[in-house]
Amino acid sequence: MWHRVAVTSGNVIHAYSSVQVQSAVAGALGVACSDDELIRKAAFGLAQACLTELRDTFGSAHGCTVVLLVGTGKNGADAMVAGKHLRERGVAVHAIATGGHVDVIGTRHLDVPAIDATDTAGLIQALDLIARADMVVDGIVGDAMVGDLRAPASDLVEAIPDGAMVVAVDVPSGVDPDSGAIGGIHVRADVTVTFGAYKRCLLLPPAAEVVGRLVFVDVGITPRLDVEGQVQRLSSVGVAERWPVPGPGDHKYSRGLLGIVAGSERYPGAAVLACLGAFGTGVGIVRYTGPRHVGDLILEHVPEAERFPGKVDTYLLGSGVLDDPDQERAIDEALATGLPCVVDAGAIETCVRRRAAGDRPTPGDRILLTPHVGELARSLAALGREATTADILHRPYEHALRVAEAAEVTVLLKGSTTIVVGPDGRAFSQDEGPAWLATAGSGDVLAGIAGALSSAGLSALEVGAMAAFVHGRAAAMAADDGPLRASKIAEHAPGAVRELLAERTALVRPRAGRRGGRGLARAGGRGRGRE
Ligand SMILES: NC(=O)C1=CN([C@@H]2O[C@H](COP(=O)(O)OP(=O)(O)OC[C@H]3O[C@@H](n4cnc5c(N)ncnc54)[C@H](O)[C@@H]3O)[C@@H](O)[C@H]2O)[C@@H](O)CC1
Ligand SMILES: [K+]
Repeated sequence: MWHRVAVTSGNVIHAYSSVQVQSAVAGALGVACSDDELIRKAAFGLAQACLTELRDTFGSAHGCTVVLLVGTGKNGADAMVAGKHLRERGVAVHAIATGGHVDVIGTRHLDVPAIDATDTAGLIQALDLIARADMVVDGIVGDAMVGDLRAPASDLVEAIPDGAMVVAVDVPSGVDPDSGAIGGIHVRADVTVTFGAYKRCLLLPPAAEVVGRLVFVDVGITPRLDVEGQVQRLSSVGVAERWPVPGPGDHKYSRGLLGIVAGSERYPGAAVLACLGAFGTGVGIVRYTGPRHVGDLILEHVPEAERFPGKVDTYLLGSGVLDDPDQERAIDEALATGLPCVVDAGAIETCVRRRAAGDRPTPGDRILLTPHVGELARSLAALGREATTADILHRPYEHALRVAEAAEVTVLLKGSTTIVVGPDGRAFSQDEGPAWLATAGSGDVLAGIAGALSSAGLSALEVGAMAAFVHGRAAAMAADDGPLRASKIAEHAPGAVRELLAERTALVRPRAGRRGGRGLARAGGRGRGRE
């Protein structure tokens, strides 16, 4: 079931297109408030976030030097007004006008003359200031960004030294606010302070990987966004709320029966890892189909598994499968049952071809494909829509959506930010996994986790988001800031689930001071999001 939730509540973040945000702002401006008021609220939150960063890094903000990169629009005005608050706290503030002039609301609040970077002398002075700044605030352009970043803004961004502290205003300049695509030159932020609503690029890769820590500032427009964001992110609370937990009347058959067709001569371990992932996250029964010696290996490592086909609730198909006619037949038969399926690796292309040809016994919200970028490229080729891996990495959401629409499936595209895209374009983006997660067999464990969740009756979109979350959390626990091997992810999966369920208990009996999702914070907000 799809849950309606608050825009900025602790359980789900909703992200909106720039048109949706702009119309919410326009609506608010018409009746509830003025431009000046919105900018003042946004700027106050921005300044608080900057001061926190400066204090955390330098012990005190007093005496630090902050350079504001100020575009011609409201994004620049936010930076200028924040500059006024910073000055009041003893920060040395320099403003650089990247487009020759600055929005009048900005100049009204900050009485520091902005250096004009469109003239040569100004540009030289600006580059020198940037090289020496303790913090650079990127107020060049926000949700009105179009095309590649233009000069001289692009020159200024290129001059930001590696290691300089960068705070982006609303969105990092140089990223496309809706698609999350990144132009050649873009800001890489340590913190992005966003106003009123999350923009899609803050959750969608590749932009999501340059936003740093996200800080949300409530400026009062959320009641005007009375729809769900098409792109969402589950926090730990959101995953905990949805996690299937057995009741006293449950038994192994009611807990979920997962049929697994996986493993091969070359990749026998894939089947073992998938089984471990499924048992590690609470499946009731696993029934395995595949080569005899792979079955032997499974029983050696996972004696809980059964080695005969039988009644199942859900299938996990394809992890480590390679050129085995018996398994191909088993995959075909499974796809024809109309049952929910998690479709991985060696079964993805078959599934895409069959469904694109109209053979779709399972509804698109119950069938989850789990490709990596190369497998998505092959799926697109099978649909006659060639795309290189570079094309996909540039606009992963759009390419995943192409497959989701054409084959009427839900696509989980693996990456350092994992996206799960349904055939109607709704998507989740999860980024819990550490970089160490990119290791052999990690995807097999993910498929097993997804299989377990799918057998508990959840929708493919939720299965994908929750599996990505727990996989990432388990990997972070296993890696402990160092290398990890995939079997360790499965080993830590029960601990990751236990941690989540403890949060769920805390939801029922709230404790003081409990915080929302990792990596997210609120600043300067008054009041709450829509409940
Ligand atoms: N969402 C909200 O609730 C609020 C939004 N506000 C701010 O308002 C911003 C939007 O303001 P505006 O509509 O004035 O627009 P922006 O400030 O985002 O940008 C407008 C300027 O950027 C320039 N620009 C566009 N593409 C460029 C490129 N590729 N290279 C260089 N320059 C480029 C344009 O020429 C234009 O002058 C938001 O991003 C946010 O910072 C806040 O002030 C108040 C509340
Ligand atoms: K910006």
